[in-house]
Amino acid sequence: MKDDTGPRGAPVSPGSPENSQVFVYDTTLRDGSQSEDVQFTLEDKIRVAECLDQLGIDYIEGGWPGANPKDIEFFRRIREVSLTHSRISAFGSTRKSGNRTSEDAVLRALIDARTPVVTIFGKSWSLHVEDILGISRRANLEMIRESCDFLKQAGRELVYDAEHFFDGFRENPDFALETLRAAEEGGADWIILCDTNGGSMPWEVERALREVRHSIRTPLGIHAHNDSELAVANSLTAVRAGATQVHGTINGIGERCGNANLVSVIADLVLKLETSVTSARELSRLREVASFVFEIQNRPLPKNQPFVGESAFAHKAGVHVHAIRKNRRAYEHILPEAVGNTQRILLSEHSGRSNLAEKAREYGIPLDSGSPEAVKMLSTLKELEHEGYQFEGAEASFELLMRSASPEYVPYFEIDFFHVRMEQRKDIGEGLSEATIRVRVGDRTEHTAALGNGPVNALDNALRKALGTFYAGVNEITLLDYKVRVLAGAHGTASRVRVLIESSMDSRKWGTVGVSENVITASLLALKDSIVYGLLKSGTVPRG
Ligand SMILES: CC(=O)SCCNC(=O)CCNC(=O)[C@H](O)C(C)(C)COP(=O)(O)OP(=O)(O)OC[C@H]1O[C@@H](n2cnc3c(N)ncnc32)[C@H](O)[C@@H]1OP(=O)(O)O
Ligand SMILES: CC(=O)C(=O)O
Repeated sequence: MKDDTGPRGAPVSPGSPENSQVFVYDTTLRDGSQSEDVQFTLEDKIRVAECLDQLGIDYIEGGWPGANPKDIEFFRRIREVSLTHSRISAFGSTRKSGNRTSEDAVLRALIDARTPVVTIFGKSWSLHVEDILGISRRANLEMIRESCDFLKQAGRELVYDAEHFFDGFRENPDFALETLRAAEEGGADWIILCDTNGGSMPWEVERALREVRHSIRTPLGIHAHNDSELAVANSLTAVRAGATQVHGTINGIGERCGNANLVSVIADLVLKLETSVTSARELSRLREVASFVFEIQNRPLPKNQPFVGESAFAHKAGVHVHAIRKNRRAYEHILPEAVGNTQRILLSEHSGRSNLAEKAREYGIPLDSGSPEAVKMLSTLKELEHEGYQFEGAEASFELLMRSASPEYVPYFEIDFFHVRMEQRKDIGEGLSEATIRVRVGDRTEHTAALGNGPVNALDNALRKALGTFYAGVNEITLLDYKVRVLAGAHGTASRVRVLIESSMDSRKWGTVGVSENVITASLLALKDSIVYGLLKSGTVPRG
């Protein structure tokens, strides 16, 4: 961990006016961990810090030393990690009113954390000074000045977070500016204007930034919360108005509605504002970092997350797919690869021939989008979707449908018939199911039976047992997920259902679908496609 140089290895000269570099300050491990349902273990925190370092983040706020044992331990452990770029910051508040700085527990803990950077927050809004801290405005100014001075005397790079700056500035601009001056007099290297309650509008942020720049020489930054869904917009507005440090969290996690999403902020800074940001060199790692931070929280990355979500460059509408095949800029605001994402074409009732042609190309199936085969396949797709099929999450079933339309297609197997019997007895507790099935492979048949803990499990076992005689690879296919959805418009337990199955083999995953009024039949259709697709992708040749 470096402690005497700036983010690019040069002596620290944060945000000097001639320097158009914008410094990115990540608070995923501090403000991010104040998010409901987020809890990082110590190991998680270290791994996230390493990941942020590789992304080229300039500052990583690791936590509040003294708030809990984990954060104290984090600052000890992170000293043993050799980060290549990021500077670690310890976060806390100005001293308590009435305390001497040298005896204040919060300030002492910040020094003891032995980080190159320290960040403290102080009050800018008279409401907080009077109603929350219950002290005079003058006492608040002293707290800010003395706390900053104390930490600077200790040799730290000092970031001063002006908490609730925009609310304070709206209500009493003179006092809000006085608090910033106190931090400047105390020697803060950075003054960060915080939209703590997330209620500010971009035009308010712009006006405040411009006014602050008239009276404050210290480099400015922005720390925006997302309560009005404007945290990213407010951050970019602040940069355009002169802020040279931007705070945020990966995927926008944070207190209440979260913080500015750094994933979007970085992408916008680099790709839209053409700002110099160190992370620009690693931009194509954005999707990987976003996924990683959620993965360790056991949370899926939202599909529609801008830039990095799975749907960010997924095209469903026929008109869109038709256009992007000619020029992808028609419906893509950036190249998905720039942020580590990829273009996807979806299949649904909203598809046109262009979707099919693109999918056929992906599958390696010859199909001319103007051919009668394409028209017929499109109408089959729409009819099936109308019946309740949904191929978006079950593309393997659609690929098989397309393949089976070819006159050369040889089926792997057919199911002649099946029976399922279930027994549920009070005395044995768990129920037992038995399935029998006869499969046909070419001119040979195999008739087997198997048990299972439920009817679908028994059927799956019986099908694999029968097919095992012909295709050894069937047992390599694993079922990962099984979902049943009752389709709207039908009647109670007689409703039509859709079964979606997710399967895997080696590192490949695929989804298949079956629809029927009978949940067992729907399951068998999805199971059958799952196995056929697995055999196809493993290179197994059908025994015709
Ligand atoms: C805008 C933000 O996100 S700021 C960061 C907020 N993050 C957190 O609060 C997470 C970590 N916090 C904690 O673990 C605890 O709240 C601690 C350890 C910091 C403090 O715990 P406690 O001493 O039990 O106090 P408690 O949480 O009830 O109250 C907060 C205290 O901070 C004081 N305080 C709040 N802001 C400031 C400030 N800028 N400067 C000095 N003191 C402050 C309050 O006056 C109150 O102290 P008091 O009870 O002596 O009046
Ligand atoms: C400092 C901080 O987290 C805030 O004002 O939101």
